[in-house]
Amino acid sequence: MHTLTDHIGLYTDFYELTMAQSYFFTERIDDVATFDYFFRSTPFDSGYVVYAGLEELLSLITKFSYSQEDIDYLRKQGMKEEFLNYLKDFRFSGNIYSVKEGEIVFPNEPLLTVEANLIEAQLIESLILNYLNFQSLIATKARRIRDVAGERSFADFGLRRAQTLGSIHAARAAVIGGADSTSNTYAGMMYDIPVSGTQAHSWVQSFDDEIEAFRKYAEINPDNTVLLVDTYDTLKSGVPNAIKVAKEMEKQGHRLKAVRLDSGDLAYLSRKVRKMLNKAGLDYVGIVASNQLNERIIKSLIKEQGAKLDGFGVGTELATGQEDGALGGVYKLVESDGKPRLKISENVEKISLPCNKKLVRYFDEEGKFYRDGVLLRDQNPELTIFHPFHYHLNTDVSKLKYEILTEQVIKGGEICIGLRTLKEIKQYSLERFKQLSEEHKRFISPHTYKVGVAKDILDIRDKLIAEVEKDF
Ligand SMILES: Nc1ncnc2c1ncn2[C@@H]1O[C@H](COP(=O)(O)OP(=O)(O)OP(=O)(O)O)[C@@H](O)[C@H]1O
Ligand SMILES: O=P(O)(O)OC[C@H]1O[C@H](OP(=O)(O)OP(=O)(O)O)[C@H](O)[C@@H]1O
Ligand SMILES: O=C(O)c1cccnc1
Repeated sequence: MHTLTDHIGLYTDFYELTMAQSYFFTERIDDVATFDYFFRSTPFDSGYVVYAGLEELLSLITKFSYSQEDIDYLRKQGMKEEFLNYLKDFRFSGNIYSVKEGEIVFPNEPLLTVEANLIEAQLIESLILNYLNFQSLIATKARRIRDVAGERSFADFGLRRAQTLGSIHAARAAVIGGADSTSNTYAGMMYDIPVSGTQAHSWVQSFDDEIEAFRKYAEINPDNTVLLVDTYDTLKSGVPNAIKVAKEMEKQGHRLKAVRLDSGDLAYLSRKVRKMLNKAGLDYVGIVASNQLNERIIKSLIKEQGAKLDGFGVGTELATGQEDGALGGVYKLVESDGKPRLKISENVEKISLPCNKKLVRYFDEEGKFYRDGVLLRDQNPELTIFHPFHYHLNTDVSKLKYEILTEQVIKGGEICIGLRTLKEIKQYSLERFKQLSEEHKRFISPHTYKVGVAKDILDIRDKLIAEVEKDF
């Protein structure tokens, strides 16, 4: 079977190739362009997004090339010989700047900027959007789940419901957002994620008696037994049988790890089950839940209904990013041929910010995120930032502590940062999340985090808009 990396140059929308060919024949190979990746609104009505997918993306960009087989295929699609010749030696040789993977980010921020010749910058567009949009979506979902799950265990169960191989990237992103483990063994090996698993109804059903199923499983997996107690009747059969087996395990010097609830009223059942386990002297046995869970249900279970749950397995809603399914991040040309460029839209909020820019974060006295500023690449961050459309709303941030969030990650086609382990990215993301004020984390109408823009950029934008309007 073909692997993606063997044909990574083809992992692009065909129009990128036809545009690249056209740039080639109009002799614009050396035109330098700058593109920004950003999104305009958050998924899930969230107050923030967890930026994910970057480090995998960078590795793929450095491998972006065309094999002979790829060239032959493109020839069959009608691409011209001289351009195919050019693609033979194609490598991305430009610069990329980005916010760190795991960062907490907001709408309309230039998160990743590509500086390269037009052909190179264009050919990697689809790959950038494909990696950053999906993983940021899932990492955000996971962070929302982790935020309400607190210290309880949280496992990704998404493999069976994900968009096929998307499950692998979903597992990675889920960890960045705070998941502890995945049921996806392949992703576990690929990314060094702890793998975890309980048992399915089929195991229990395959025995004549539920207790026999529990006993056998415990015998074979004495150090890692989680019994699924809802196959027949949770309170009358599943839990009493689990208690019997737990007692038998104690005699052998082992401990039942947990029971899993997968149907019914999870709050009611968990409280009942907790009492039954405790009464039997099994306070140490945990109760985990699954069944179409999401952050809102988990929040209600824990915070409103007093559910006695120690962990969650989340599949469908996590790996498919429900209710939203996609983060609508875009990749827009902001400068080319040394000139700032603009994408005009009927909807003023959709007019892009021109110029080669950077993202700066300002902090309040408690070290919490206060404002983000979009500045020119070389601009001094000690200034006043403005609302992108209502200039009377502005903030003097010149005296505040700040961090420049965008760093160079690829220089002349080579990765120029030390790539981190997934654990390190996860830890970084958690630390950053702690610096986000609570009002941005709530599920209902989260407070909008303010992102200001340097006046110089707005002036250039307004001048470009006036020039375009003059022509109509
Ligand atoms: N106490 C609760 N509060 C809020 N949501 C809950 C609670 N208990 C369970 N849920 C959620 O309600 C939904 C229950 O789905 P459903 O109606 O399919 O019931 P079920 O018990 O799973 O039935 P089935 O036996 O067909 O699986 C799931 O999404 C589950 O996570
Ligand atoms: O509900 P999700 O969040 O998508 O989590 C994954 C679901 O997959 C399993 O059910 P399934 O019925 O597929 O198999 P089972 O026989 O193991 O319960 C598991 O029991 C969860 O309910
Ligand atoms: O380990 C589990 O319990 C599990 C894994 C995947 C899907 N559902 C359940």
